[in-house]
Amino acid sequence: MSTNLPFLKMHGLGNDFVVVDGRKADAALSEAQYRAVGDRRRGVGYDQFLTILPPKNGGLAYMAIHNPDGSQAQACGNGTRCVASLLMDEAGAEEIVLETVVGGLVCKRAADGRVTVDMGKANLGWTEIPIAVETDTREVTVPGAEAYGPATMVNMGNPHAVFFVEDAEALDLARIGPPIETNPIFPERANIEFVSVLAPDRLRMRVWERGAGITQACGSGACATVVAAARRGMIPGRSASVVLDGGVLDITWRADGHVEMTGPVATSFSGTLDLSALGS
Ligand SMILES: N[C@H](CCC[C@H](N)C(=O)O)C(=O)O
Repeated sequence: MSTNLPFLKMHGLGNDFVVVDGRKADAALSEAQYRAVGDRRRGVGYDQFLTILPPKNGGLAYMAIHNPDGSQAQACGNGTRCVASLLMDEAGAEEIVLETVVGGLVCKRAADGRVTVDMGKANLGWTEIPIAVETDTREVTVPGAEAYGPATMVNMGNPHAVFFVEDAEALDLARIGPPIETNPIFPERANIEFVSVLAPDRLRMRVWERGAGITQACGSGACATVVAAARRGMIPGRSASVVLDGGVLDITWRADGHVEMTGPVATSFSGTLDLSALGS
């Protein structure tokens, strides 16, 4: 493997990504190397590490997603929008299909420069989340987290548990997030969202991401939040703006079950990873 790997630092609402192009060079890192790059003091730091790979099934490219703890994720909404923006610029296209482990995601440039992604269907069955107990995922009491009320579970490719609380701002996420993420009710762990209703079409969300911790925004989490809010009757319709720490995403749960998300993307800087300095 080449030891020098060029990267771009991108973000969507401050949800930040190291993006590498593995279409020409070998860009496979070991779990320890993903962790080393993800260290914000010793490495570059990122919420997700995104690797662009050749397409497997007719799309323009395939995207692999890793968390800073080295684990793989099946979905990353903001990362999908960032990489799609890059690939649309490269191809001179306004619409592309970017493949992930869960399938091809249609991404489009909106008139105002923001990027929309169709994240695919929200999956709601208990085996699809997945959770360990057979139950209606609309309202699930999570052992140890009873204080936050029942959670609504949504799989957006990756598992989410959404808690509706009076004031999401007031919670100490760093303390309450980790034990819920790793609760045995989630065999694959879960991303944890705390949400307050600001208006019938506006929700405030804070997130504790699986494998990453507190982030400024989580696209798949914002999608899960709107689906959960509609299921619980917290909003009258199926569209809402979700206010994250880093900005606002516009989400629609379409009648066909797909969830669309629109928001900004940005590139911060480029650099080179010296993999030989990161251990093996
Ligand atoms: N930031 C991402 C989600 C990463 C999900 C990851 N933490 C996991 O499922 O393990 C997003 O915009 O959707």
